[in-house]
Amino acid sequence: MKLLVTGREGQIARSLLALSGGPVEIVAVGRPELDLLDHASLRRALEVHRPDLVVSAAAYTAVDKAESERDAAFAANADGAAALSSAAAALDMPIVHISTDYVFPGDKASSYSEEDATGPRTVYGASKLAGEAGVAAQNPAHAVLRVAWVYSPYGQNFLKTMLRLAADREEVRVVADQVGTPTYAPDIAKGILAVARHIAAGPEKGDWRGLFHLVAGGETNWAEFAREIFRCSAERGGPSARVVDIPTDAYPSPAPRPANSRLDTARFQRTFGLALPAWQDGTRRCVDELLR
Ligand SMILES: NC(=O)C1=CN([C@@H]2O[C@H](COP(=O)(O)OP(=O)(O)OC[C@H]3O[C@@H](n4cnc5c(N)ncnc54)[C@H](O)[C@@H]3O)[C@@H](O)[C@H]2O)C=CC1
Repeated sequence: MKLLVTGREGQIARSLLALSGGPVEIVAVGRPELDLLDHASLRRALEVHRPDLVVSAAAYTAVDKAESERDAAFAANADGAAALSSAAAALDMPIVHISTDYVFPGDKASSYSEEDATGPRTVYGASKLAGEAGVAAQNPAHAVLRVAWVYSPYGQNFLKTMLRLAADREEVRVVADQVGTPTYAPDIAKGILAVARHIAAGPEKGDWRGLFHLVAGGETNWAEFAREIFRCSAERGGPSARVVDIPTDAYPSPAPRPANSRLDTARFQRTFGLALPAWQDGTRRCVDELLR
């Protein structure tokens, strides 16, 4: 089975590409071959590569910048995602689209389920929510996977930032009043493969379409995540720093962060028979990989 993933240099695309081999061939495509802003390029890329499944992971992901670049965020995350889904539908290809916890306001006391009302508080979140609707409207053969707090050995992310900061300072101040689940992109890639296998197995395996939450096991806050990163790093002789808890107010940003990003993954587990490992497990593997 052949998967085409968009956003070639992205954390999820690179993690998925690392799983290519055996019965699963994965191609990652990016700009300029596939540009979410150039709708003709989407259809062309799908025609050239002829995948069995399209994985829509490319996005405008600059959360703060999006507050002042509304049109650019919507052009990629809403119109681009919908156009990719439409191109896939025209060629009879199913699509797995990656979305985000930012579609929620973040004020719920417990984990968000797929049934919970959305209410994005940022332009990025609103653009991704519009993308979910566009993908669903254009292609009945779709699954939308909402992920959160993604990190990996690739690109920019919180874990890499912490290790970089600890290399030249003794103390880092980290927000401690936002809860969520750090999720290792290679584990998300395994989740995407579970969806792909389910689709390949045919309709008797059961319905796979619709909306799903996919994050690692457990929950924490950013400061505790930083402590775990430094614990793993110190054990391997890598950089570590003291973590000082700060409130969200002490670290203002153009786009407000959800206080609660916890996502309930029961539906994904039930449908695809896979629960991602605990967030601490992914943290250890990522630090191992980076310090190797
Ligand atoms: N990083 C995170 O913490 C979270 C990410 N997500 C979602 O997961 C998905 C993947 O995220 P990451 O891999 O972390 O993102 P990333 O920022 O590492 O990668 C995004 C990729 O999309 C590409 N891209 C941007 N504009 C494009 C365009 N017009 N045409 C084609 N490609 C374009 C970029 O070049 C980049 O390679 C995105 O849909 C994002 O919204 C959801 C929740 C949290």
